[in-house]
Amino acid sequence: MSSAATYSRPVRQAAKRSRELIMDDDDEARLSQDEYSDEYNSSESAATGDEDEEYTGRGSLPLVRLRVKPSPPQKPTAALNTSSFDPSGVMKGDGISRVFGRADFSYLMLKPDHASRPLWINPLDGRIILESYSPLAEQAQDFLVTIAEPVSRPSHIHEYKLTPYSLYAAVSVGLETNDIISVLNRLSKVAVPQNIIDFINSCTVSYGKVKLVLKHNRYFVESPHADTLQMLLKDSEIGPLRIEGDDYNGTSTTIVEGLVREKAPSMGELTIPGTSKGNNSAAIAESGNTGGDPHQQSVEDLFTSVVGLDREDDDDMDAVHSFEIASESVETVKKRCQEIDYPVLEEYDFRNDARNPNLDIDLKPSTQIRPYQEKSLSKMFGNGRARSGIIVLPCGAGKTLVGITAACTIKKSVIVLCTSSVSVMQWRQQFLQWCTIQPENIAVFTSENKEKFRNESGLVVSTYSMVANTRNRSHESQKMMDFLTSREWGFVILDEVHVVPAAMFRRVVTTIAAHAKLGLTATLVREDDKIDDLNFLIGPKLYEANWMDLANKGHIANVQCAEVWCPMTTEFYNEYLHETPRKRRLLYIMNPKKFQACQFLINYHEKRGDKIIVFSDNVYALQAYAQKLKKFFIYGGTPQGERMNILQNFQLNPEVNTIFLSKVGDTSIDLPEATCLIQISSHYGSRRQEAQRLGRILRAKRRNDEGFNAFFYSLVSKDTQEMYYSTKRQAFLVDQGYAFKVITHLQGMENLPDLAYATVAERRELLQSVLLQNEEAAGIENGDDADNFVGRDGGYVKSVKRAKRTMGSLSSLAGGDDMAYVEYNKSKNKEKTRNPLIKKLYYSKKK
Ligand SMILES: Nc1ncnc2c1ncn2[C@@H]1O[C@H](COP(=O)(O)OP(=O)(O)OP(=O)(O)O)[C@@H](O)[C@H]1O
Repeated sequence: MSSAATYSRPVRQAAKRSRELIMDDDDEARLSQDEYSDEYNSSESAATGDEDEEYTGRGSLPLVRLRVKPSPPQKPTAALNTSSFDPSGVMKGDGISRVFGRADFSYLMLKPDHASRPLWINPLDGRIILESYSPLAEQAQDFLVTIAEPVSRPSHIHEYKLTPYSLYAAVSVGLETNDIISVLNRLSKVAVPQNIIDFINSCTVSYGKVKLVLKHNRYFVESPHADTLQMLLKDSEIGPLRIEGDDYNGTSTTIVEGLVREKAPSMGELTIPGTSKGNNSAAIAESGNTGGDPHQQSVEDLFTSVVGLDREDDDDMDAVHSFEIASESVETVKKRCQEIDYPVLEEYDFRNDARNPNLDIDLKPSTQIRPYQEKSLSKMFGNGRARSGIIVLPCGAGKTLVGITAACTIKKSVIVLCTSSVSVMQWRQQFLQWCTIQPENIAVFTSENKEKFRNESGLVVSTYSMVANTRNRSHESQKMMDFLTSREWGFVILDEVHVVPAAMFRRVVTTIAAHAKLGLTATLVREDDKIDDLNFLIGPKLYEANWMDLANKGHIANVQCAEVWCPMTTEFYNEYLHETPRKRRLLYIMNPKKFQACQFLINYHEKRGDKIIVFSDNVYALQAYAQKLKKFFIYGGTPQGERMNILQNFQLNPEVNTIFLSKVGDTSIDLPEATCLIQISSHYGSRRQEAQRLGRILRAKRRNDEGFNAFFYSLVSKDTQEMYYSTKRQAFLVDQGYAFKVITHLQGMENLPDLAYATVAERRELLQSVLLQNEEAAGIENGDDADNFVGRDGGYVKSVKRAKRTMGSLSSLAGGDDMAYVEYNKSKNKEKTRNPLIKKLYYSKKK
């Protein structure tokens, strides 16, 4: 068999397809060589440090330049070593291999049964391609989400990427280096290349090997590897800090050089409340147990044995070794461990914490958590202790209940930190709704409320700014802060972690002494480069759900997304070409054709029985649209009572089917009645805002009605900057598998009775009033919620940099190249530090 020609056909076809797509527009391909830049400036790309590195394809395609994203492993020692990877030594390509340059992978020998294996690994950059139509895809996905970053997950082909962070997270949820390599090998169509194995080895060799555990109010440095601990004991800083003492329950044996050996922790009898079967069963069931098929069964066995949590048969994992340190030495030991590349994982052995009083809290018997909620929690409580980390679930998928269930599992005093006072009240109400905690045990700490709980343990719900703010505290609020800082907390829940600046996080994490931290978010994207701070200030990402999976299973609504292109009228476009950037913005938002499209869509969907939310960041446009269409609107200046009144009418009154919301409605608004969203103005290229807005209809009550679809329309004025921003905004959702249809013409719009601005005179009048507005009117509203954080942190709009067009990767072909779950700053790429994780640790920052 001609190996190059036969074994690697699918791979070559994929490469060829990429090339065809790249070369779709020959002129554009040529342009790309000359640093083809978009004519627009991109504030967001500036903020993200979204600079693409380039390499030129070898061979006979001098005109094609592929740009590849810088590999996320920033400053890693553990960078992928492609120089040691010499394809020429493996196999010579065939006659046309040179056409593909470095993208020719025909030298990789496909396994004989490659068709039944769902993965392919790119030896050059650690990207993993998953055939999502494979029968094993669901299990493979479970595994991949544990070890790699999801980059793009459209319908048929998913793309993941191995990074030091993702491997760190894998280790922290209990996977071992060999498990990772062997499962990868078994799922891969080609043998895992040696440089990928080296990369995995180098990333996992020291991560997660050392844990700091609080047991019976004493601190133990713990590891399943006795040699690692002995190495630590020989360290001149750590060694002297070991204290001699008995083991805490007298069941362990002391072995060489002061190490204590005992049985490794396991989930044991710990059952996460709210689950029907306990432990991980529902999660495994959901991943598709087909029972009869032996092949399928063997893969499931493989997954449950390696990715699952049951390690009891494994002798090596049966024992852990530990030595004790004094609580005053904790910081020194942590710092030193990080310096020597053995970062300490913190676990909270809450079942053995006798010092902190228990909190009387349990889920109500009627509360049942969903399989993905259970699965995410099983990653947190996998070994019967609480690991700190981040859980990523789509908007509307029930992150609140995940946090509440975690609190009910730990049963110690809890602090919940949210981004706004509205969220504070919602968290309080959800705790009362889902669990048995008594109202007097819940304290709310906001500018209006400064209550304490009376019992020895309880729950406090507050905002980040209340806790992190150090200036101008009132006497009451200082007293409350003293209350928060003077005690030990079992658990802290950090809501919407992606929007809070790292500095604020650091302050919160250092002022509140909590044993376990759980970060919750739907969109682990930041418009700045602070995502890696989260890894260290909170912990690794423990779980990330797939939006499309949850939609297919009816947990969130199916949504049809569309971008409606609205041509600018001649008179508006004429002004647009000559106006200042701010005024231009107002002109493209107030474009009469856009107004007409909005009117038409509202009319169409109201007739279908939908409830519609129209979003506008721009308050001038919000008011102008709503008043013209005689609809209610809510913005920052709307008094609380009036807001509640409008929202209640929207929910209950059949006459009120459309409301207009400014960005105060982006998050924290739970309106399960809403089934259609229309976006008329938005915050530049913010992917997070786009996803959060979509989240308002993902929880639609009617989502399980047969054939039900929710609708999300983004109205953009054609041939304006808005089109550019719109594409950027969609990137995150495209990578979650959403397809945006482009609508260039709304059939029947012209015939709509009472169509606004139908005459030239009306349009001129509108233009005059827009031109009379001062530039302030073009601004976006300063919301009272999370977005303020991002603004202060310099997220969106600090410096301005030219946007580039990129091509080359699968995600770019899918339209989503501008997104990544983890964003990095190019200048940081250049830092040649020894280890990405270690050097970044917040100790060095604190200095
Ligand atoms: N296990 C469950 N059983 C029943 N209802 C649930 C469950 N989990 C979540 N829900 C419901 O789903 C809706 C969305 O939940 P929640 O507000 O926690 O979502 P979220 O993930 O925090 O969304 P966002 O990111 O948009 O704030 C709520 O109405 C909640 O009551």
